[in-house]
Amino acid sequence: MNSIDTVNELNELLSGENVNIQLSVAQLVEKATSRGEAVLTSTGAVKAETGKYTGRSPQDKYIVDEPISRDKIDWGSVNQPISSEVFESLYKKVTSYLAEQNELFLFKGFAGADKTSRLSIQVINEYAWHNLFAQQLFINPTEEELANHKADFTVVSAPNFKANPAVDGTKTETFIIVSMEKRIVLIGGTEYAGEMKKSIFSIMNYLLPEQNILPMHCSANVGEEGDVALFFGLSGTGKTTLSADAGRKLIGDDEHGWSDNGVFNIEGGCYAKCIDLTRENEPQIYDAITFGTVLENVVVDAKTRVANYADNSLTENTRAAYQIQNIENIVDPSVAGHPNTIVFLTADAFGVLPPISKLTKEQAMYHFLSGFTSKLAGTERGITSPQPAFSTCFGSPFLPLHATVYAEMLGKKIDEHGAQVFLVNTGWTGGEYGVGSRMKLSYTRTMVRAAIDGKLNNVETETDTVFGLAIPKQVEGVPSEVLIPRNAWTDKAAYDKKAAELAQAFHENFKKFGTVSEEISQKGGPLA
Ligand SMILES: Nc1ncnc2c1ncn2[C@@H]1O[C@H](COP(=O)(O)OP(=O)(O)O)[C@@H](O)[C@H]1O
Ligand SMILES: C=C(OP(=O)(O)O)C(=O)O
Ligand SMILES: [Mn+2]
Repeated sequence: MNSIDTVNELNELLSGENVNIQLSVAQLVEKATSRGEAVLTSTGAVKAETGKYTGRSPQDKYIVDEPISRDKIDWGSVNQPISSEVFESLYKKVTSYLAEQNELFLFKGFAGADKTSRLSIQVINEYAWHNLFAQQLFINPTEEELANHKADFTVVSAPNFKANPAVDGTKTETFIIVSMEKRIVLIGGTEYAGEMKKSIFSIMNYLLPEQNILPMHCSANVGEEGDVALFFGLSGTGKTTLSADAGRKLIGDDEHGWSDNGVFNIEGGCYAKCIDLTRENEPQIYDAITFGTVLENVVVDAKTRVANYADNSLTENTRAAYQIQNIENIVDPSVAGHPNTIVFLTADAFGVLPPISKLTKEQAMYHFLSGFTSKLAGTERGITSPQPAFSTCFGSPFLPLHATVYAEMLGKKIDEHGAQVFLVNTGWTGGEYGVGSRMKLSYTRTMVRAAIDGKLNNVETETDTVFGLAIPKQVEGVPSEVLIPRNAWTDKAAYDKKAAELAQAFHENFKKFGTVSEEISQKGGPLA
């Protein structure tokens, strides 16, 4: 098959008369509702449903096997190769499909708040609400930037185009394919809007290390004194929730870069989970949901159009997408200095990890590489209850390069800037999932604040006998029996058994890092 000219094809598609370029929020709200894609709700947010897929589809994600990236990619179950032939033939079908639509929507903007390293991106959508999502989540250009905008990467999103695996070379009807050479992301067969932002994140995880910038799956905020905190964690562990803190300015809720100048947000908006959202527990997020916010799979009263955040009948993974300016206390532009505090969030479904512990350098590296957590209900297709998982760097679905590339960069930066690292279990306590309960959000907030404010630097600690973690014996405002996990379980024998099981799982998992220094594997992991 002759290689097709993807640039030409794209130019033709984007210059079509059916393309609406850079509509405003109000115009997109009007389009999304009048086209029947979404409904207006009582706050002025628009609500859309995504049908079959209400979370990401990691098994349907591919990277095109091309000379330009072949030797850099960490191929495997996360980064699945697909041939250029398959990509090009699907690309042709998708662009023809889109060209036939009455209307398309084009957003132009940026990924990366640091102007020296930002990526110019554009997103062409079949759905107006997806384009509204792109506008809320990515960084918007000024008039002048828009006039000079030339995209370096393009997301082509055709949710209603479904692949035919028998002829198209995909596993299912759904596909998220990145071509590093053509600088295109092709999305079809899924309406879950999160695929768009996480594809761009994956690309930044490929591109930024080349510029000596560490991309990170973390949220970030900064205090009055300029003290920066990062919160790493897989989906649902609390990045968005814990970074929204009235006492600190939000830098970003999900994706950041760490350069020699400090940290910066990759995005321009937030994508918050709304399940059981209350103003009492999460006031910043609750109040951020205003005109033009995209509510995804949230159930809304048919008449009053009031959102019922307690309703999980469509999914546990209900979402609100809004621009970061909707949060009251932010830094704008989203750039700040070097982190003082780094928090690794883990949602331990075994209920055996302490709610907060201080990590040595070796433990920090060990836990970053291990990335132990749980996949939480609804975040990925097929996950209906918390599934213990090791997700390297707390974000393996988004890492095209080998995990050690990111880990080494992080290690160097922690050394250089003397950041203190904490492991925080936002998951279960008093028993495993099904027996115990989720850690109280108010306790987690109190512990995290104490860590950030330096209150845990000199406290007395107790070393966990299984994991070797230094647990503060006292944190003001948190009952001490919560701090030591074994004390939170009534059945101590059951605790010991579960803890040993998890320690074993850590060891098994860490074998894949055979090449990593003995320092880390010997001193960083569970004791026995
Ligand atoms: N102890 C806790 N810490 C953090 N979040 C908690 C806790 N208990 C319950 N939650 C809930 O878990 C969810 C965390 O999701 P979110 O902050 O969006 O995660 P992420 O941004 O890492 O994907 C929120 O719905 C939050 O209300
Ligand atoms: C958008 C996502 O990210 P997070 O849940 O980490 O906010 C996702 O995992 O689909
Ligand atoms: Mn989040």
